[in-house]
Amino acid sequence: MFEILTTEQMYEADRKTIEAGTTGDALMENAGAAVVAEIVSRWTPSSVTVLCGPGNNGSDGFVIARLLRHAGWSVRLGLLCDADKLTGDAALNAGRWDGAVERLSPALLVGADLIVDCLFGAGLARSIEGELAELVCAVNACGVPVIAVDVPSGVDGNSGEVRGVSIKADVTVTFCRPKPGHHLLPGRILCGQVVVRDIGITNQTIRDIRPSLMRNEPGIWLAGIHWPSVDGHKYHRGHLLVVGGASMTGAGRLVARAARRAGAGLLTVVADPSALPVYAVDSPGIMTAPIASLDDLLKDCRHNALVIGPGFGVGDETCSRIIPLLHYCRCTVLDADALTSFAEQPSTLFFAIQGPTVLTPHEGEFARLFPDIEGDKLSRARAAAKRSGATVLIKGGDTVIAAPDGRAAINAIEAPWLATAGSGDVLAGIIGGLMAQGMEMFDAACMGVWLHARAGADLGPGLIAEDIPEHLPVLLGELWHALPK
Ligand SMILES: NC(=O)C1=CN([C@@H]2O[C@H](COP(=O)(O)OP(=O)(O)OC[C@H]3O[C@@H](n4cnc5c(N)ncnc54)[C@H](OP(=O)(O)O)[C@@H]3O)[C@@H](O)[C@H]2O)[C@@H](O)CC1
Ligand SMILES: Nc1ncnc2c1ncn2[C@@H]1O[C@H](COP(=O)(O)OP(=O)(O)O)[C@@H](O)[C@H]1O
Ligand SMILES: [K+]
Repeated sequence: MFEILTTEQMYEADRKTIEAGTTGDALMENAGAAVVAEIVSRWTPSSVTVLCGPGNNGSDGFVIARLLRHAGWSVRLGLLCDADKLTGDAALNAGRWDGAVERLSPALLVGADLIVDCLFGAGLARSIEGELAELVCAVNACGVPVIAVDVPSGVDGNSGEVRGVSIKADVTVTFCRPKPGHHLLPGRILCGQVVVRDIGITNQTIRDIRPSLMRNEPGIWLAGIHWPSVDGHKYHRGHLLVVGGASMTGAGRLVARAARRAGAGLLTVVADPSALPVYAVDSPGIMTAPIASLDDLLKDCRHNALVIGPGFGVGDETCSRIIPLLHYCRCTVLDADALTSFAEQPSTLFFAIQGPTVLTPHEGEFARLFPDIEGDKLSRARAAAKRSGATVLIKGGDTVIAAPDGRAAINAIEAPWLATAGSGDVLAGIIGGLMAQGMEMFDAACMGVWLHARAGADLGPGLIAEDIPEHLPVLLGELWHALPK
């Protein structure tokens, strides 16, 4: 159940389910009942205002109003259009509602203990404007708890972006599977707590739709982890080369520490000879080599993975270092300065990428490397992966990972403590360490993001980048012990 459905795929799931014999009316009744179950589990019967739009999201509202009234709630219902303009299931459910249908206005909010937002769901087609926008602002300002049905009205289910204005919900109940907008910012914040409820759509129906977007959870990459074997040795766990900076050595050291904690069998920091003592004293378990030997090192195929960028320095020299390295087609993570250096010639980089490569830009680095790619984070990551031939991971509170073959995942763990200097270097190291062990690039990027985010969430306030690698044994142990033995 890791799939995330686009709104179009959700319509398809509804359609396939209806074709298979369940009526649309039954699906809607299930949806309304699911919301009511969430309401009664959280709030005791009191006064509720249900705000209904002209489509099926509004139709859910009529079901919810009816069921809450039967459960003893005092219900007021406001409708955006005239009731006689409703069609299909919405008209059916409006006909079953025996209470008053009021005009939508802020007056409906007076005396309400709870507001149910059924204005727009998957069918939001344009910006919310005018009087309706004023109503949305009044809902947000009135201090009454809000439960949103499917998505908070105003949030685009596919992108998480706000169209005009949006309801800010405390709880959002969606159906069958989450949509991208529940995980992507700012939608994720506007949703409050997201609850996904079954409405009678089978898992097989979802499989038939073949969703390519997943919530980043262990289930999507667990089987791809290369655990050490009893008869293995360190070279079976890969030899990662970390190309360190000459003066900003902290970044390379964080990369190295994280990669070793992630399980890389051997690790050599390759840097300017003047900096090698700094790397060497940092940790007795690493090896060092002068940067002039990098080419020779890569000729030895046991050096199977490479991380370059953190602390390395921005400029043409970095570009000319990187391009020849890419010809060896090692598993490669390009981060930070390795990305920014190509701002003037991104196509040179994309042309050279042939082996398994992960690019880990934050939003600033992304804009430098892909200045013409616009839109929501998910679409941008996908377009960038397709163009570069690399797995592209756009960092932030809603990290998105996209592979060139169309697979994508969104991080769902909240860990704002990760916003601290050096934490991105650690992420690059973890991914490099996983790829060194043979993990496929998209899986390694997803697992790296998950380990990083879980470490951030577990460690919480006070976290510094150095703490993250030290927490990896706990998380890896959790994954290892959860495996069927
Ligand atoms: N069997 C099923 O299908 C199930 C469906 N389910 C539920 O249905 C929901 C999807 O329903 P939906 O497709 O009717 O879309 P919905 O979100 O109600 O909006 C469409 C209406 O809004 C209007 N409109 C749009 N934007 C506007 C704006 N900015 N300002 C003003 N008006 C605007 C638009 O107008 P138009 O563009 O046509 O002029 C149209 O009238 C889904 O989210 C879930 O809750 C569940 O019950 C499970 C089973
Ligand atoms: N609000 C946030 N919530 C969760 N993670 C965040 C947030 N802001 C930043 N991060 C994470 O922190 C890391 C910062 O990386 P980066 O910007 O490269 O910093 P640095 O270069 O200092 O290491 C990324 O993994 C990013 O996803
Ligand atoms: K809604």
